[in-house]
Amino acid sequence: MDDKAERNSGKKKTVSACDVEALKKCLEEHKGDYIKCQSQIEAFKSSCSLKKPSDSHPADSSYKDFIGTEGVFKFIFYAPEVYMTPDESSMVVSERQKHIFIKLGVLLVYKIIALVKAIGFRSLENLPKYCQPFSSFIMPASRTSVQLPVFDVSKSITPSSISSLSLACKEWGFFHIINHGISKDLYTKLRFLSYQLFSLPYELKLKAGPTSNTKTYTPHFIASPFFESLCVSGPDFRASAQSSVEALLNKPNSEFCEVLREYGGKMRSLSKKITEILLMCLGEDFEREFKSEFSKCEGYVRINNYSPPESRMMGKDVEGLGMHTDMSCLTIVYQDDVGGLQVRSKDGKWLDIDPCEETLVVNIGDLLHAWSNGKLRSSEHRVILKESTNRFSLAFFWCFEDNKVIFAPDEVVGDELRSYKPFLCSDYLRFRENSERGKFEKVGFTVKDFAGIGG
Ligand SMILES: O=C(O)CCC(=O)C(=O)O
Ligand SMILES: [Fe+2]
Repeated sequence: MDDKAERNSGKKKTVSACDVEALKKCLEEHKGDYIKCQSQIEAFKSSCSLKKPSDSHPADSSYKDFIGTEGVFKFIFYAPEVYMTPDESSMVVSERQKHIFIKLGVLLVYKIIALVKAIGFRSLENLPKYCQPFSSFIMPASRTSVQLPVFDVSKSITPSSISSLSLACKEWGFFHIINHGISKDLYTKLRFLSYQLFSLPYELKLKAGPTSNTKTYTPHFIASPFFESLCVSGPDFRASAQSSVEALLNKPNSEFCEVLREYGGKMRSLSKKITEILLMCLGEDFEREFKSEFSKCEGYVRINNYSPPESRMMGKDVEGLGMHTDMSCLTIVYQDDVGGLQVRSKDGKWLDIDPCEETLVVNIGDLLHAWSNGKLRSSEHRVILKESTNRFSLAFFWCFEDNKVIFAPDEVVGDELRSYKPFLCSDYLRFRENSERGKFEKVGFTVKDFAGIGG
């Protein structure tokens, strides 16, 4: 039975009511300072164990009932690349509930704005952008995988590999690469050293958090309750890793910095190579003609740690990172064997991108999508947590420089109509950071909303 049917039959099993109020109150009182709300965070985590409650939830429940059973909000704060959006299957609610829900959302946003004005937060970046019921993190399990082409980057490029890659980039915006030159050993080290940092107490991790000078650590509850990350930026990955480590540990950790230097460097070379191959997909000799447009690209690594709840509803998945598109030219993802990365097809279906040893996932981001006049697709994707096991991933974002004007060359546009107006890269990044998420829309703002021409 799907969510909607379950709801309408009144037999819908909902998540247990979480103790969000105490956490909310504490964060408000302490102006978003997580350190002072440690016990409330723990209480929230343990009460939101996603257990099956025994109560049913009638579709026409009153406002109060609605609050009682579903009134646990997930708070979405600003996060650099990630715009959380609800999965449609988890947003199946009655018209009445939708109405109440929208009202609640608007009310809460007003409350937050009033609160900001009253007590003056240090930075708007720490504020919830919108809220959704906690149940929107839970979704029916999906088990269909997508078959993506596997591209061997060590081999010379053949017309047939270019044509299968072109097809994949048009259809999915995703493909796999093998023989990329990054050893298993390097991933094992990176994982081990990263876990050492993620295992630090909260108050230490927040020394590199959103209100610190470093701002490289994204704590839980920003993108999702189950997600935290650490960013290391190029071109000097060693120096960037060092500043995070020093903020976190108050002492150097040369091994971590060295591993990040090596990984960042390898990802840069790989990104350059993949960019050339993608240019070849767009047209003959385009790699020679347009390579210079990408000469000032730079990248950053985001180390992602997902910690799902221990107990969960049978047959349900948990959203680790909501639907989004990447604000990069291209992204190279390493996901561990837990899996959970999913791509959304053109007709809106979620498909698993199965993990495969020694294989990396490459996806097209919004910047290259616009530069290619939409010929290379930037697809919506997300991460779902199917098991109660920690998931580790690394995403390397390869981006245009901030002051680059993104405008598809006429040769790339060809006979088609132009789909994007020219725009400054930094203006788009700012648009994504600042736009109040469209509360309950299904798809987050993307480059189409920002620079798209026509419908
Ligand atoms: O964790 C993953 O597998 C992918 C993460 C992702 O999509 C992102 O960081 O933009
Ligand atoms: Fe992504």
